[in-house]
Amino acid sequence: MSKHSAIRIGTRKSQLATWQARQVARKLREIGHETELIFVTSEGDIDLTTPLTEMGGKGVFTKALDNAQLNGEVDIAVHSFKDLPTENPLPLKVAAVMERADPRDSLVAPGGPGFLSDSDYRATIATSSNRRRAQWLHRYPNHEIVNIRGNVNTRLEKVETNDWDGAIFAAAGLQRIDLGHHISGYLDWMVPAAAQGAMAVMVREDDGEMDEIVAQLNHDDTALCTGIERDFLHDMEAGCSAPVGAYAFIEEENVHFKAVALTLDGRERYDCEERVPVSETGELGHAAARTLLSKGADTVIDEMKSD
Ligand SMILES: NCc1[nH]cc(CCC(=O)O)c1CC(=O)O
Repeated sequence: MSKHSAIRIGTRKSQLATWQARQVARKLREIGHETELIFVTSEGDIDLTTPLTEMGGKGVFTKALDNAQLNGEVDIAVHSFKDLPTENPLPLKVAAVMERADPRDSLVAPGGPGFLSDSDYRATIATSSNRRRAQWLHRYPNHEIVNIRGNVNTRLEKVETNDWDGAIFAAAGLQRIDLGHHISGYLDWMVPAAAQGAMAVMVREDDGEMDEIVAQLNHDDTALCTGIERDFLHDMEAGCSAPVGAYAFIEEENVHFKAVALTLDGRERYDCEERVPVSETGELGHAAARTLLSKGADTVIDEMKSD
């Protein structure tokens, strides 16, 4: 590619995806590169009714972008890192992980979150994430979970027009597109999805020039922490729809790591918490998966596989 042609950035069309792609464009411009956004429609964006768990799972949101990249229609692609499968057979690689925003889950409750303090109230909460469902039911066993599909904007519309008590969103997704004021509370007790709040920029494996450019955007601490989370998720052999959470952060040269696996009904729960010096974290995610599986979390995974 000549120095003077713009870097073509592939993105999905949703407001959040577009914001994320523009953020990468801004960062590339700061280091002297012109960019152009190319919009690509994914299967997961077109079919808004089938629950994600029934849509052939892995990669419903990423396949179209992957193809655009393999065909050479775009040079790089921006993804929510948590949407990327942990196994990638394609000649594409993550060249940069951008600095993580708020990793937390949040509750949007149009009537306010007051119902949470009434332990007899049988609330209805919307989420299509098994991880959120299981952790919510573990904490609020008499609540009901209903499925909700769509991008952040359409889900927000749905929670405002249905008579559900609330819905769960990634805080970063709402904040990035200036909808953070809809958040009724942050779910600090819920373990986020591996890599939640982080973006990944992908390049073709054979495109060394693009790799070198994009690698300059990498945020080392975020890459380290999300790498540990994804090692854990990978070894749980559970895929992105599993009721599994993982979160790592760095404080005073130590990585703090927290992971959880639950049955879908939230009744059985397996937890793991570690603090390890940054220099000794090479095996942390893998070791945590082994620990949880040997504690009994393997039954959770078997439940998912037999579904
Ligand atoms: N599952 C879809 C998805 N993928 C990334 C985000 C938000 C941004 C992020 O978590 O990085 C969302 C929306 C949500 O979970 O509410």
